[in-house]
Order: sequence, then structure tokens, then C-alpha cells
Amino acid sequence: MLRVDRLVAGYDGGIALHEVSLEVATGSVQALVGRNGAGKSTLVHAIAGLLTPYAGTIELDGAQLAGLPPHKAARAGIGLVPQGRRVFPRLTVAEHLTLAETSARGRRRDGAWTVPRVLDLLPRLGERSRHRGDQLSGGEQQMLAIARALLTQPRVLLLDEPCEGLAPGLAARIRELVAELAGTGLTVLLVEQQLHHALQVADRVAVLEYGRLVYDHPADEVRVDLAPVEEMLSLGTDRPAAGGNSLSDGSTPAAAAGAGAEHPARPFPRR
Ligand SMILES: Nc1ncnc2c1ncn2[C@@H]1O[C@H](COP(=O)(O)OP(=O)(O)OP(=O)(O)O)[C@@H](O)[C@H]1O
Repeated sequence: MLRVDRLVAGYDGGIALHEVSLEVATGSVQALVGRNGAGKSTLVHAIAGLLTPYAGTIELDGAQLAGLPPHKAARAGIGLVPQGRRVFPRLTVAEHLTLAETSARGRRRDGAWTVPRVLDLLPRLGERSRHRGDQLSGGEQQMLAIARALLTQPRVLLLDEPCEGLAPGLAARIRELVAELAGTGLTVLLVEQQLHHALQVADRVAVLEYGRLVYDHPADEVRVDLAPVEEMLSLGTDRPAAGGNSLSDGSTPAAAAGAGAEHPARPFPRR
């Protein structure tokens, strides 16, 4: 269980997350949606140790993570697939995988991810093993970013908009992959812009609005009635939170995320 409790975080003294609390059950997929600037990446970064929170706790199976540096958060079981993939342009696929495997040496447990197991899951990476990061398509880069995170032997995978900029077919494959990974017992926090995409894979859906967690319900409830969440995500329905020292002041026009799903999406079957 990943448990975030009353987390306050931000930048240069400004607050981007206001007492956010969230519990993600082991082996489940928690979708996190919200408009641009709502604080989704900030929450992911705080969990991954890239940002030291001002207050609050982050707990994984009883171990405290808040304030740990990234390598210690990784050692504790947090795997990050960052927004934008962040693959190294000059390193080959094989070099990325070796580097990730080496960095996690000593962290092996039963059933640990190995390069052959990762390539079995993502055979395209095997075909492209001698290609450099900058020679890969967006979808291949995303698969590499996921493979790299798996090789750090995570118990929790944080995926920050993994389908951003991908063609629909590839994006669907990535969501299928997320469902497969959760089926192996991995806990997933999935940041998604599109509600109907999140619903293809999520067990629960949480909404961040101006740095506050304003909604957290089973995905099945959302599938039955999308309107409440769509309303939270749509333009012009909300306003800056009163008081506080929010960076998320809503001054920038934000794209509506998630609105417009014609049919409630169906979840992928779990293996
Ligand atoms: N490095 C930073 N320095 C200062 N402010 C930042 C920084 N990163 C994010 N912010 C601010 O913190 C708030 C939350 O941003 P964050 O990136 O977490 O939102 P998000 O929900 O992930 O948005 P998006 O969907 O656009 O990625 C915003 O007001 C943003 O401008």
C-alpha cells in the first residue's frame, strides 16, 4: 500500500500541493487526472524523491519515504517513468537497459525483472537494441522508459502521462501494458490527461484541482456516470482555491482534459 498523507509541496516556498492524501492499494491502478498545472507531476515528483515536501508523509508498506533522495526512494521500491520519457539520445537501448540493471544491483527479489524478462514483455526493444535513444519512435522511447523503470525492481510504478504524444494504437498498447503490469502485483499511479483513457485501465480515479485532491472514487462509479469528473476537468467550472499560497492560480488557460468521451471506456482484462 502506498499512502500519501496530508502532503504539502511546492517550489521556492510556493505551494503546489495542499494537504493531499491518497492511498493506492497494492496491485491496483490509481489514475490521477486534473487540468494542466493541477499538481499531478508535483505529486509524482514528491513520491519519487525529486522534490522534498514541506509537510506530510509518504509511506510504502510502512516505510517512510517523504524527503528521501531519488536513489533511496528507488531502493525503497518507487519506479518512475517521467513525463517526456527522458531517454538518453546517445545511448543505445541495450546500454539503457544495462545501466538500469546495474543501478539496481543488490535489489533483486524473487520474480525480479531481468533484461530477458523485460524484452519478453516488450519484444520491440529487443529488435531495436542497437538503436540509440534518438533513433527510436515516441512509442519505443516510452517502452524503453518503462523497461528501465522495471529494471529498478519497483513495487510502485509512477507513470507520468505515458501516452502523451503517441499515436492512438501505441497509446492503447501502453495502457494494455499498464494493466498487465498491475496484474503481476505492481502498484501503479497513472497520471493521465484523458479521462476516458484512464478509465480503460484504472481501478480508482482521483482528481487534483489547484493542488487539492477533490475526488477519489472507484473507476466503476465513474464509468457509470462520467459527468461529475468531466465537470471537474472541463474549462470554466472551477476557480482558484481560496486563500493559501497557491502557484496554481488558474491564470493560464488550460486545455480541458478528459471531456468528450462518447462512451464509458471498458477496462482491459487483467492477466
Ligand atoms: N520547477 C517548478 N518551479 C516552479 N513552479 C513549478 C515548477 N514545476 C511546476 N510548477 C508549478 O506547480 C504547479 C503544479 O504543476 P505540475 O507540473 O505539478 O502540474 P501538472 O498537473 O502535472 O500539469 P501538466 O498536466 O501540465 O503536466 C503549477 O502551477 C506549475 O506552474
